[in-house]
Formats: sequence, C-alpha cells, structure tokens
Amino acid sequence: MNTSSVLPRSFRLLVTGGGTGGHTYPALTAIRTLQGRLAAAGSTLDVLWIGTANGLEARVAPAEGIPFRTVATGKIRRSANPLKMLSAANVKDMVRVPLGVAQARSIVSGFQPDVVLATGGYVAVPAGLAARLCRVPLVLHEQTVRLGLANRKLASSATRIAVSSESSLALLPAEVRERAVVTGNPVRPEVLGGHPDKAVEALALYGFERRLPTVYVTGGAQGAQQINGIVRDVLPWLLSHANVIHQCGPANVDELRSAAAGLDPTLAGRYHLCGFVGPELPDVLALADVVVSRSGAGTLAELTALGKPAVFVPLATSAGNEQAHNARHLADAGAALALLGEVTGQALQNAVGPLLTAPARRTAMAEQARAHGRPDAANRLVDVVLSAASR
Ligand SMILES: CC(=O)N[C@H]1[C@@H](OP(=O)(O)OP(=O)(O)OC[C@H]2O[C@@H](n3ccc(=O)[nH]c3=O)[C@H](O)[C@@H]2O)O[C@H](CO)[C@@H](O)[C@@H]1O
Repeated sequence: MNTSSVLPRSFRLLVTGGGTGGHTYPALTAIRTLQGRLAAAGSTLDVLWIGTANGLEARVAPAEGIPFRTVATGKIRRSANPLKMLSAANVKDMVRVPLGVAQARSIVSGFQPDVVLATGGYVAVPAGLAARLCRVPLVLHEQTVRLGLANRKLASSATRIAVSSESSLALLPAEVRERAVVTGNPVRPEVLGGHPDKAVEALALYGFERRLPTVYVTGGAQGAQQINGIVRDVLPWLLSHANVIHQCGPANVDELRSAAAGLDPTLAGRYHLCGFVGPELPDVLALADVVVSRSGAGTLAELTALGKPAVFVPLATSAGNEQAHNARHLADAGAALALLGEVTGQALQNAVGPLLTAPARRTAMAEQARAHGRPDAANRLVDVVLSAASR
C-alpha cells in the first residue's frame, strides 16, 4: 500500500492508548512517522493524545510536545463470583467507563480528527467508542499475537485493525479478519541508532572489560523480581564471563545493590545496576551482545529489529500466556532461548553460558532474530491510518 502520492494538505490525528511502554511507544512512533511524511510533502499534522494521568504516556506525550488530555478509565474485573463483581473497586470502575466515554466524545467532537488511532490499554476503550459515536474512522493497532482486552472490545467498531504478525490473523473471527492488515509493531527509530561507546560514557562504565561480552538484563519498566532473583543467584559466575547492565526496576535498586556489595572489586566494576534505562536505551542495546529479558511485544520488536541474541524469561501471568507464546515462537525459530515455568539461576547459567563463550552461536541467533524484525512497521501503520481517512 502506498498512500504517499495522495497526502492531504493537513491531517488531524487523535491518538489514544498507553499505560505501559508496550502501548505508548508504538503510538509515539506512528505520530512521528506521520509527522515526518506530511512535513516532507509540505503538509501539516495536528495531533492530540488521550491517555491516563498515571500512565507512561502522561510523561512521554508532553515531553514530545504532543497535546495531551485525560479521561476517566475503569478496569472491569471479571469474576465467576457475582459478589466479587460488585466489589467497591468494580462498582467505581463501572461508573468511570461511561463517564470516560462522555468525556472522550466531547474531546473527539471538538477536535474533529480525520482518524482515531488506538494502540491498546484501558484508556483506548472510551476514546475508541467515542470515535464510533462521532463517526470518525477508527484504526486499532495490536502489538501482541492475540488481541488485548481493549482491542477486543473495540474490534467491531474499527475501520481497520493493524496487527503485528501474520500469526494473529488466524486467531481473529472472520468478520474482524477481513478488516485486519499486518503492519508489524513500530519501533522508535532512535532505538535502532545507538552506539556502544556512548553507553560507556553515559553510564560511566569504566570498569567494564571491553574484551568480554556485555549482557543487558531488563525486566521492563517496573523491573522483574523473578529475573532479578535468578541473576543475583549467579552474579559472580556471570561477571566472571561478561560485563552486565542490569535494569532492575526503580523499586528494587537498593535491595540489589546490597546483594552486590560483597562482590570482588574487579567483578563489581563490570556490574552496572539501574532502575530504569532512559534516553541511553539505544546505546545500551548497541553495547549488548546478549539480552536477558521479559518477552513483552515492544521489547521483542526492538530486539528482532536489531538482531540481538536473547534469553527470554516470560511473565507467567500475562494475559493468555502471551509472553510465553512470544518467547516460544522466537525460540522455535532459533532466534532466542526461552526459559519457561520454574526458572532457576542454574537454568539461566545453562542458557547464557554457551552464548558468552561461543560468539558463533550469538551470530547465528542474531541472524535468525533479525529475520523476524519489521523495521518498516511504522510506515505500514501510517499507510493504514491515511487510507482509513480517505475511505
Ligand atoms: C506486564 C504487561 O502488561 N506486559 C505487557 C505490556 O508490556 P510492557 O509495556 O511492560 O513491555 P514491552 O516489552 O511491550 O515494552 C517495554 C518498553 O519499555 C522500554 N523500556 C523498558 C525498560 C527500561 O528501563 N527502559 C525502557 O525504555 C522497552 O525498550 C520497550 O520499548 O504491553 C505489551 C504490549 O501490549 C505486552 O506484550 C506485555 O505482555
């Protein structure tokens, strides 16, 4: 699909979605890509983001100069027990959903967008429903293989449903599948342009041994207690074979720092602990020879676009076991290793060890990973948005 020849003189896009990075960054990347394409054609973009006050998007959108509004959202916790359905939290949330739809409707009718793009998270539901009420084309983007809860609720109202992999198509009901298109999951372009030396400077990694490979351990924005525990269990072994950047979650830094306090000074110099990796993320990824990570859709899209060998420790409770599915899919293709079920430090050591000692294994895995990357996802999603507006 190529819609670049019919770019409008101006375009009004309302974006909604967020909560976590997995929903926020694809929205941000789509906005920037559309902005770039319109600017190149001498056209302009007016954009507005509807998100939640306490989601990542509330920081990201204003920092990018994107006008940002919030609406009330609620999470309906389903339960077989009717008494639990009537819990105070559920009743409060049931009231918040129609309130959020009314607020979103007023925003949509005031802004008059050409398209509403929804990228998932609870906030996408009221804004998506408001798009339908205002008869504005609605494009959904789904990052994971199975549609998330918000997108399942909105699918019947959507003009197009952009999915991140072919394997999603077979899982969609026929009436949804005919409006679905595979775009991939957009990755922020800067994530692909990092430099290892900049990571060394930005994080002052002067105790790192550059002849050794570097392992980047990440548990997602909040960190992952499970990953922190197994890394801590094998830390002296790991540091005798590699440098380690360990993103452990802001709440876990103190605990891990005291666990690392007894390390031999040479090994301690090879260990960098941090709560969250901010703007230096591209450089950290560029420096990493092996990544140990949760298998959320955003991280997967980044690691495959870069072609990084990875050992995944999926979040066991993610909806529909989606992270385990993601990890297994890449592991079956030789593009990663997946540690499922009860994961011990020893299992991590068995998986990471051969990757550290045999660079050829890393190269082979990196090639397979790259074959699953979709660096053109943002442009494809923008094509879908533009074509939905021109229908
Ligand atoms: C717990 C949960 O609900 N997880 C879901 C959530 O993932 P969640 O948003 O937690 O994780 P993702 O892997 O999708 O995205 C994380 C994003 O944050 C970035 N990052 C992470 C750590 C850090 O220190 N700095 C940083 O910038 C990563 O590079 C990535 O871009 O949404 C995904 C997309 O719908 C789903 O696949 C996940 O199952």
